[in-house]
Amino acid sequence: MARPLVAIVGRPNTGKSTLFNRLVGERRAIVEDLPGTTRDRIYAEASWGGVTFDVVDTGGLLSEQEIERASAAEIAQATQEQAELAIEQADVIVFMVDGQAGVTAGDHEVADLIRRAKRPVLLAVNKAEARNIQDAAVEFYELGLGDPYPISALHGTGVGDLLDAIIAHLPETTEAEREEVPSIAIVGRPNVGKSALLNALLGQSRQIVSSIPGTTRDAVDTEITWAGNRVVLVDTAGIRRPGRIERGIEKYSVLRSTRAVERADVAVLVIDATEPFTAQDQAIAGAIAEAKKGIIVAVNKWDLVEKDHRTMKEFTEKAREAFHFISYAPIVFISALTGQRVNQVMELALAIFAERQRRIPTGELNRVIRDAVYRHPPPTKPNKWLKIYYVTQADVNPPTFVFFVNAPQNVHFSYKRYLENTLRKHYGFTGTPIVMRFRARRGDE
Ligand SMILES: Nc1nc2c(ncn2[C@@H]2O[C@H](COP(=O)(O)OP(=O)(O)OP(=O)(O)O)[C@@H](O)[C@H]2O)c(=O)[nH]1
Ligand SMILES: Nc1nc2c(ncn2[C@@H]2O[C@H](COP(=O)(O)OP(=O)(O)OP(=O)(O)O)[C@@H](O)[C@H]2O)c(=O)[nH]1
Repeated sequence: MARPLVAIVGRPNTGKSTLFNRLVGERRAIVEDLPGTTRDRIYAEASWGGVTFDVVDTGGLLSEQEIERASAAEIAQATQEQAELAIEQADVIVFMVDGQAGVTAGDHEVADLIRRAKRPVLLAVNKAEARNIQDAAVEFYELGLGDPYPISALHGTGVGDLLDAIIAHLPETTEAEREEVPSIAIVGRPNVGKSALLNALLGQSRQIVSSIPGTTRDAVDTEITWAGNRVVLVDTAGIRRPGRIERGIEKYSVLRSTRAVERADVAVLVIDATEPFTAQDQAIAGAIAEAKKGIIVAVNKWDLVEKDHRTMKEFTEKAREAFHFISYAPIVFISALTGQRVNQVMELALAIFAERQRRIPTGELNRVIRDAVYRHPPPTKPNKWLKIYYVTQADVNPPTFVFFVNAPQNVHFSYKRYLENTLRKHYGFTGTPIVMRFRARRGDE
């Protein structure tokens, strides 16, 4: 079970590391040792009142020398980047401000960012060991983050109350766990065999657990148990309804697919083996890729195809060409009618879901990327040169990587593809797009 994650964010020098050390105490020993130590985020385990959680100190995106040289705007920028990373991952955010310094403009900006994240936020007003500062903590109400917690990370005052509040705000299920039940959408042009596939799947699943009313009026999802796994099939009502709208039916099916895909983790794109690939098939595939969802291409009605030993290979090549923009998608040849390889569709969907949940430890990730950069360095021309400082996996489902670089505009698409291929070579990520973001940060030279 994934432990809930608590992130400490705030401007440099507010005392984040001091609080972190106090929270994790002896456990500091298991801190993940990351390259470029001064600016890496540090994770460790903490517990209070029998509840265990992970803490991340997002501090130190800038080194001490960098802070000395940095302008207020640069510091604000770095602090916001930390906050964004924290928001993407954390279950509870501790926003730390300096009680002795009072409210700063930068505090307001970060507060705005955090408030929008709709996560529990605790406002810790640090360095409040003196009585007058505890009183002054009320001025921090203006940040709009609720009651301030005056603390002294250095002396421990108030930290118990803050911990009580952290525990009280930890969710029953963590961000990571909420994503655990895979949802799968079956999509495709009219008449390709979506209902037939759905029925084959429902027929083979051990038991139908429930029908879940969806978000749109006529969308109903069905939860089934498949080989011991809970799986949600998205918009089963939409598939079953014979959607005979003669005019504009193709367009309608793309629209319907798009809506289902948005609510799914993995989409099964059904195409008809007896017909040539159409622009419509490609449009739906494009929408799935655009939505950053996992995808399987299921070539249906395979029972109707006259075949010899070359047929599947030739068909695969043609499909690869037609769907070149989703080269990571597995292609499977099925017959919804006879049930041939229908199981495999489900196995693949679950495997792709698992790939989407994978987290690569930061240290390892940086070693892999550093090695790839060494073997095939990015351009060094003046005005075009690119330096990758470090990379972190900011999210799962879809796997999302943030690269901190000198100049994001200098990341050529071919170099981005090289980095993506490197990630896929090491980690697979079969069937799922990978999101890669490039952010600017100042280097150390
Ligand atoms: N008076 C007082 N000083 C504190 C307290 N907590 C931290 N400090 C001091 O504030 C300074 C900054 O503390 P850090 O914990 O390094 O701050 P930080 O937010 O992690 O800083 P970065 O790593 O640069 O982001 C240090 O000199 C601490 O000793 C406190 O409760 N009271
Ligand atoms: N031979 C064969 N026929 C199939 C197969 N799958 C579906 N069909 C037939 O193809 C036709 C269309 O199948 P449906 O399942 O209704 O297709 P759909 O994609 O749900 O169609 P819409 O509701 O129009 O979107 C039906 O006559 C099915 O019996 C298959 O694997 N083999």
